[in-house]
Amino acid sequence: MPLSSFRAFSAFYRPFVRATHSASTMASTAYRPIVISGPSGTGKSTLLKRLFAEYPDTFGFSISETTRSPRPGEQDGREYNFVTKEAFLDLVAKNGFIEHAQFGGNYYGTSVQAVKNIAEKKRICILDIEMEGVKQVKRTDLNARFLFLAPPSLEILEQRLRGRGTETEESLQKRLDQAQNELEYAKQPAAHDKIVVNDDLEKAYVELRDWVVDGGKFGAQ
Ligand SMILES: Nc1ncnc2c1ncn2[C@@H]1O[C@H](COP(=O)(O)OP(=O)(O)OP(=O)(O)O)[C@@H](O)[C@H]1O
Repeated sequence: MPLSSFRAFSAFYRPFVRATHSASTMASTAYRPIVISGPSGTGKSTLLKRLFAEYPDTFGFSISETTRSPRPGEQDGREYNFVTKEAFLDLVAKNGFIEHAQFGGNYYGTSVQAVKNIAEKKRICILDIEMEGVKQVKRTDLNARFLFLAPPSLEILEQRLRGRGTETEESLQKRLDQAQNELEYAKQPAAHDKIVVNDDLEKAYVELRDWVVDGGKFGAQ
C-alpha cells in the first residue's frame, strides 16, 4: 500500500492503571494502540485532525523504518529509523512489520516495535491503516482496538473524493474498488470493535471521540 496513505499517531494521556498491573503488562493493557481504518475519502484525516486539536498536547507519530538514506537535516529516529536493506528484509522475514512497501528502490514500513515504542513512552498510538494492515495488526500481540469509519454510501464517498480534488480518474476508480473490499471485510463481526458512519461530520466526530476516549480509560483493561 502507498505509505502516503499511512498515518500513525500517538497520544499522551493519564492512564487508568490498576495497582496490580506490572510494568510489562501496562503497555498491552493501558496504552492500547487504536487502529482506524476505512475507505480512502471516508474522512479519517478530517476526524483525526479534530481529535488531535481537542487533545493538543496529546498526539504524536510512530516512526517508520526506511532503507533510503537520510536527507540533509533528517535525523535517525526522528523522521525515520534509517536501516540497511539487510536489516529491513530480515525484519520482513520475521513478520516484524505491520505494513511495508517499496518505492523508487527503497523500502518503507511500520514495524510492530515502533508501535510498542509509543506505548513505552506512555502514549497511545493511533494507526490509520488499510485492511491488510488491520489484518496484520491482529496477528501481533499489540492488543489494539479497531474502529472502522464507513461512508454513508459509495456514491457519497465518490462525491467526497471528487470534491477533495486530489484524484485522477484512474486513482479514483482504484480507491472505489478498494472501498468495496474494505466494506465487505467490515461486515465480518470480528473485524472491528466499533463502526462509525461518517454521514454528519459533527455526529461522527463525537461518536469516534467518545469511543477513543472511553470515559478517560482509552480502552485500558
Ligand atoms: N461528514 C462529512 N461530510 C461531508 N464531507 C466530508 C465529511 N467528512 C469528510 N468530508 C470530506 O471528504 C473528503 C475526504 O476526507 P479525508 O481526506 O479526511 O478522508 P480520508 O479517509 O483521510 O482519506 P485518505 O485515506 O485517502 O487519506 C475531504 O474533502 C473532507 O473534507
